Amino acid sequence: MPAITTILPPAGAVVALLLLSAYFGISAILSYRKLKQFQGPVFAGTSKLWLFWQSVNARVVQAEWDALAKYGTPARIGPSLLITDDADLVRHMNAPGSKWTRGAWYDGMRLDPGHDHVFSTRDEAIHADLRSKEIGGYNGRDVDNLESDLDLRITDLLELVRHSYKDKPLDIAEVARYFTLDVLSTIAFGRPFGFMSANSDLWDYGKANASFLPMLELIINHPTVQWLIATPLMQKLAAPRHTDTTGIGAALGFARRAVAERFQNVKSARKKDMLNHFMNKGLTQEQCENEAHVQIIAGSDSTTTILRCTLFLLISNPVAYGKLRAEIDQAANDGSLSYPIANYASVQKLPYLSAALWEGLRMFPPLAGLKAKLVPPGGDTFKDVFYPEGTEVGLCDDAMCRKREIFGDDAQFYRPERWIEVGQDERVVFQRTVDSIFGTGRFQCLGRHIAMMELHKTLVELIRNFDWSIADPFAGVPTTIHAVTLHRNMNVIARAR
Ligand code: HEM
Repeated sequence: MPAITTILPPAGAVVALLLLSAYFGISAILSYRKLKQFQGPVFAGTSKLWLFWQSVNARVVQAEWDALAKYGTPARIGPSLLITDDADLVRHMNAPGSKWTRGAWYDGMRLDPGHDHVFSTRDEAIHADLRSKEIGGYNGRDVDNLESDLDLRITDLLELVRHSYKDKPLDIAEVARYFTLDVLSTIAFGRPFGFMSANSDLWDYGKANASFLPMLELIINHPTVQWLIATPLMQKLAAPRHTDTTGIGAALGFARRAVAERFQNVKSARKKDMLNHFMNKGLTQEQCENEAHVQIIAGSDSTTTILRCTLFLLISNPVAYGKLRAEIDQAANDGSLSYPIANYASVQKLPYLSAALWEGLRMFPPLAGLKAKLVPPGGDTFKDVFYPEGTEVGLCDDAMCRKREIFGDDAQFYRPERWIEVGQDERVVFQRTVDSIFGTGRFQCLGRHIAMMELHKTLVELIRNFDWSIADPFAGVPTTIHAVTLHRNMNVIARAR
């Protein structure tokens, strides 16, 4: 039999273990005490491992939602992290002049650890400067061809559906992504990636994106993971690089080359477009590249999700679909929709279309990350709640958009009529709430105008040109959310009208 001293670890190791346990125990207690006035899952208050665990299980949004339902708003989901579903608080935090700033979440939005862009910088002055330079490009004020470029890509989409999917199912989750990526590349740097003409997932972009998002979620929510990923070794092993021949890196490389060509060839630049606008405003080549990358990352999955979900929800609801189809046909017959692609001014006047889209935005807010903001020095009080300095507050868009007290007992269902039945005041509250999924105030999505134009016009043309049905209604749609909502196998059939 071995002597007891040979099986026991050496005394030094025991002491180290005890000290380590004491350290973690005391840190957990101190962490918990920091915000003990806020309720939330017990382990969430003691360590960020709770949030990490939810990410690993792809249930961050559901866990936030459960916490809000159980503990009320705001709920505590980290040692110094709260979650809210209150659109008024979001407006308060983001308002011009508010002292709240971006939290550590935004550091994780840097694609390249050394380089910030408009969506990642936490420096208020740099952010305001970039926004003021870019806004005229995004809202179309200072570019000639935003809508006409979009029309080219809508035409490609209609052709693709008409010719490549005649009488056979198409996965609208996939095809909608081809479309939005080609739209973004056209408006961002003047030429489409070519997803629709190839009718394939170029560079395995979709596959790579789906595997990258779980990592992205860990990076944005955990500064330790951010630090690890920023190390040269991890950058070499895991980060997308513009020299890659597959995945997101390949798309970024495409953008980089397009920007470089424009800088080398300033004189031959075509009409006043977005890149041209950024260059005129003095953005450097590197800044233009970074901003092009943001457009691809921020603008593709977001718009794709709303487009495919709204169409799918409509197809699944024959009453709503019939009303929208009738509205579009009526406008086409009375000459108020231009042909072959309806202009934005005319489609904005269609009331049922507007209701159908706002309801789609409400059902599937696509960018489900925390977008956490930091409480200013000295703390802040809002609606009688005191938020201590240094606390971060994130937003759960899904809980906000399905609040029964705002949208009614049937808030979990897709019902565009709710937007038409309500009085003007209530509709304003509906819209203000759902619009918060674009961010608000000084952090509002720069691409909101482009996304809304793209969604309105594309939905009209898809319904004006085709009749849609679900290919296999029993199959279901696998959905995962890692800061961004992804769907697979949304198989539908389009029949030309
Ligand atoms: C339905 C579609 C979209 C949704 C729901 C959406 C949502 C958002 C959200 C939530 C933010 C962050 C707000 C915050 O920090 O509090 C954001 C920022 C941003 N989005 Fe979008 N977005 C959409 C489409 C687009 C498109 C199409 C583009 C590009 C053409 C785009 C470009 C940007 C940019 C550049 C920012 C950073 C703005 C800033 O930091 O000041 N987005 N978006």
